[in-house]
Amino acid sequence: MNSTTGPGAGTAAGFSRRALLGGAGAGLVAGAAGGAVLGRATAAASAPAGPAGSGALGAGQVPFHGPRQAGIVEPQQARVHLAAFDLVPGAGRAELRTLLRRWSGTSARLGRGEPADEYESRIAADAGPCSLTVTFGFGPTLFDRAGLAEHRPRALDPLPDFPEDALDRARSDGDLWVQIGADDALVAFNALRVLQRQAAGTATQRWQMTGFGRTPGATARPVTGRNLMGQVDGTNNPRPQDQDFAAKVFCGADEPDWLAGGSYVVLRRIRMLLDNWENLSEDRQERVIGRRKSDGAPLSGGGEHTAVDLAAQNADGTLAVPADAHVRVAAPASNGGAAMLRRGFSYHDGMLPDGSPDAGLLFLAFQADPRRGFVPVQRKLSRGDGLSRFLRHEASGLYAVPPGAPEGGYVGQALLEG
Ligand SMILES: C=CC1=C(C)c2cc3[nH]c(cc4nc(cc5[nH]c(cc1n2)c(C)c5CCC(=O)O)C(CCC(=O)O)=C4C)c(C)c3C=C
Ligand SMILES: [Fe+2]
Repeated sequence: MNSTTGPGAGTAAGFSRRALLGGAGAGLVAGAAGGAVLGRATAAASAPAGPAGSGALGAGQVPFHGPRQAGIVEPQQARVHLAAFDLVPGAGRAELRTLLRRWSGTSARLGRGEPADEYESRIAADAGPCSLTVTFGFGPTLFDRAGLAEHRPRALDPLPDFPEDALDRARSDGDLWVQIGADDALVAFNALRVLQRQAAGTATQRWQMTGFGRTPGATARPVTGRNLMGQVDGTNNPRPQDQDFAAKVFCGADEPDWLAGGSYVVLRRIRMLLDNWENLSEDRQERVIGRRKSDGAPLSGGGEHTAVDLAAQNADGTLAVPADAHVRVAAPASNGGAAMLRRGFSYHDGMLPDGSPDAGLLFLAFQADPRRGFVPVQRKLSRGDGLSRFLRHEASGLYAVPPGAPEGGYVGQALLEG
């Protein structure tokens, strides 16, 4: 059980960042349930009471400063804004440094529930920080533009094209990536708005997307979130108590020094062809995924958290988890151990001209190296995943996510001042 709120999340996202940052390491986190409860309860208990009237949800506080950036291992919030910015012509390393210093300072303040130090317009007044997290990433194009070409990691080479991709380049890529999560829509928007205004003159917003997940407290007990296809989504994510959790999610010694302890994030905006999906019987939907819709249990038997048995057979000798079932094709066992921490959010942006909903998943996956994580898995999915008939990949991005900033420092400092 965990306090995950959004699709693609799962047990890992219910994990207390404080436990990780405190050097406890994965082994000291008692378990997914313990980590989850600790995650929010610790944050809420340690929070100074938010502004008068802010409730328990509002008081949730996630520290901005620390060895890891916030917004990777924390429970997913109810709201997310994703945005990418491009440096304006003439802006280089110095301007980037100034912007990241301002963005970091403001993110830390807003995360404590304080007003912004500039461009404060009271959008979030009366609310607490609502577990606000702001996460920054650097796209492949940033390095040439900022005169940092020799510091660009090899793992940040642009993603390959995959069959059936239908990517809109105007909503893909970008020099700088920002993820803003919060349990309140006004708090999330306020942070986005201040960051946008601070960027003026240095970087222009290239694209922006808004997503959502379950609001904490909406269910009687914490449960894994569901996506817009109605599936329990996030069950088989790497868990912090797994011995190799950090090795799967965070960069190792083979990366440039400025990225040590950081991560890579892959974004895919994946539209769901819901009209087609909803025409399938529940039984067929379950065989497309390989798990039961009611409770997320694998078709090979057991409950939600029972390991999937890919060899299990039905009485008639057919595979219990079909050959093209999503969980079979995506499983680490089918991909040489490739793994990633999925932390996606749903989106819905109205109707398309053909009358179908513009809705789906803002797929986000954090990983130590996309060449050993997302790329081989997506290659396999694009060839043999039964779910792909119901999906369109419409936008894409790959970003290096630097480590967190120490108190008084800013994200990216080791790159920009190294
Ligand atoms: C390239 C990586 C992946 C993409 C893209 C992707 C898209 C996608 N997935 C779902 C729904 C589910 N995915 C589930 C499991 C799962 N998915 C991936 C990878 C990608 N998914 C992995 C690695 C796994 C875990 C496989 C395993 O080890 O068992 C599940 C099952 C529940 C769970 O474990 O989370 C669902 C449901 C959608 C709807 C989607 C695109 C919109
Ligand atoms: Fe998946």
